[in-house]
Amino acid sequence: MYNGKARAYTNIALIKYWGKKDKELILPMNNSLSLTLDAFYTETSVSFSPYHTKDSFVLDGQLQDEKATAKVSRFLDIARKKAGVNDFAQVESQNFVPTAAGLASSASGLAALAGACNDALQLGLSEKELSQLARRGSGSACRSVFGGFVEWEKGHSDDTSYAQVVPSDDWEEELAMIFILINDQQKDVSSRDGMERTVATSDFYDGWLETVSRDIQTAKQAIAAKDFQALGEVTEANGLKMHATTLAATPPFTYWSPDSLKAMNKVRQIRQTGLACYFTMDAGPNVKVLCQKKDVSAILAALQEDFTKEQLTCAYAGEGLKSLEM
Ligand SMILES: O=C(O)C[C@@](O)(CF)CCOP(=O)(O)OP(=O)(O)O
Repeated sequence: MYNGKARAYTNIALIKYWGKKDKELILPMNNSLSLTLDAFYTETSVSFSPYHTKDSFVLDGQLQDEKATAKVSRFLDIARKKAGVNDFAQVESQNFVPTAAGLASSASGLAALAGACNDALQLGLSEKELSQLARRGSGSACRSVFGGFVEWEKGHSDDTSYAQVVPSDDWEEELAMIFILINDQQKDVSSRDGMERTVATSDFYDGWLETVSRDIQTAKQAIAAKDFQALGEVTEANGLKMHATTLAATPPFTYWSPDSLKAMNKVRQIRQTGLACYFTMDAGPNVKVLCQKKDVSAILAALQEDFTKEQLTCAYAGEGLKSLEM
């Protein structure tokens, strides 16, 4: 038996990853840039043994089904190949998310699994190699290897596609992200399926690709200048452009629910009162509000005019992947 355990934090993209160039290697069509957060993380342990007769995956105490286990097994195969072993493994993941947030991101889970495999198999991977390995589990997971602001360089091959820290002079310590949980029963299209349909059919996809590289540069200039308004404006605009591509897909779809729109309008109203805050959304109805730590209590108070305390969770800048003792 040889095992490992690691913790990784979720990250929220300010400039979105939306579309794959290569599904097998998970190479993206464009660069993306995210902020790693402290409020949501996953701890994953992995135990390899010649006595295991198959891979198993327990998430939050629940043994997972064939489909979920197969996704983990495909990832374990990559790690086993790197280590030159054939043993099966038991994987246990625990998501630490404020129950209200209702967020369980694959990014933190797969990044933690990459770290746990690195330790269990004594692969001795560098951070860059860990990011490349995590990427094979889920694209956005490659960014959770690092804390703070992180850019995923799209590259053009397995070796050249990985994330790295964006120099920020620790400015992220002054920022915050408030999650507005939009309870919504509608079945989400997964990010993987959503981006696949969009790339294949959306009339707006070429427009997305034209603007996203410019948005990355704008975001990096804003971080270098610690210009919150510039970072907020490009974050909100980029998220809206990503979601616009889904409306022009065949068949069209959207992640927005009526309460998502209510939340977006509320953020605009709060901004008009002079409190700098900007929204962004991913593959679901929840709305994230990028703001500055100094304004969090005032913005929370304003949001509570329309949303309950239970729907609101505040997160701050988080750290990168950490190895843990079993
Ligand atoms: O996080 C972002 O940049 C933007 C999104 O969250 C917008 F929804 C996509 C994340 O996609 P992910 O779950 O990483 O897909 P995978 O590679 O198919 O596993």
